[in-house]
Amino acid sequence: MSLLKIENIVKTFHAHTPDAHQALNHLSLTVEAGDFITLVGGNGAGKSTLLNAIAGTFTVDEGIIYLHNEDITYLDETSRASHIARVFQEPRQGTAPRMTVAENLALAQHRGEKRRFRRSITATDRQKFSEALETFNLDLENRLDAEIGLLSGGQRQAISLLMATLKQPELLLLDEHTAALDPRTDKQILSLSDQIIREQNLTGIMITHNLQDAIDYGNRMLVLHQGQLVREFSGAEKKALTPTDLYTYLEEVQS
Ligand SMILES: Nc1ncnc2c1ncn2[C@@H]1O[C@H](COP(=O)(O)OP(=O)(O)OP(=O)(O)O)[C@@H](O)[C@H]1O
Repeated sequence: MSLLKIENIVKTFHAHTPDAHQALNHLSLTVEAGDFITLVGGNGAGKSTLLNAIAGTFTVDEGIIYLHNEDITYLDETSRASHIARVFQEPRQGTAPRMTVAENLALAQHRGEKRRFRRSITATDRQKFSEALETFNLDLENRLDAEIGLLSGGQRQAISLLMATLKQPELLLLDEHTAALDPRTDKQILSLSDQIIREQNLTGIMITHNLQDAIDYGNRMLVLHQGQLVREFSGAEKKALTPTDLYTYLEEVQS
């Protein structure tokens, strides 16, 4: 049984207006548990729209989305959040900047639950958060009481990653999550993501414009163009590619 099955989904923005744009065009995809997929394609190809469709940011116009054989097509984003976690490009997205690291992590710990009141953070919670942060080697374990907004972009992205994976999501969506970071921090957060995915045996889909990263990470690579998946590279096929090969291929697709 596959973890995620997408059948023939369509999403048109501004439908029935002169600005109508079909961002997803009868797209189908099957994701097996344990897959780590890199997703590439030119600007506007529909990559973020695909992740939005999976996360439930909107309902697709046509098609069906199954998670573990359960039809989730009409399930809202909050209900999907206990299964599907996401890290965005912008470190501020997905965290509450005026709240502390510990408060943000406590919220993440209850992701997908209908919250009626604020739960207090216990000593056990703090211990758990600080142990998890210690493994990051980013000096974050002693910053539990710092406001997230005061941390560096890299530190915030590390927290976002921990928030997304604290409850072991079934599916982790990474939407160019290192693109706004400096090259050193980019590498650090990327290898941390890879490590978490492996250690927790998660299933992941990562959008990236860095062709070397698309080749280096994951066991499958998908190419999206004009809302359709136009090519899949298996792990072995992608390892045989150079970034120049991939660049040339993407140029051909877009021409
Ligand atoms: N909320 C929206 N409203 C209107 N149009 C949208 C919306 N979201 C995406 N689009 C359009 O859908 C198309 C696909 O956008 P999407 O962001 O999915 O592309 P992408 O492949 O992620 O691009 P990039 O690499 O530039 O981030 C684009 O033409 C975009 O303008």
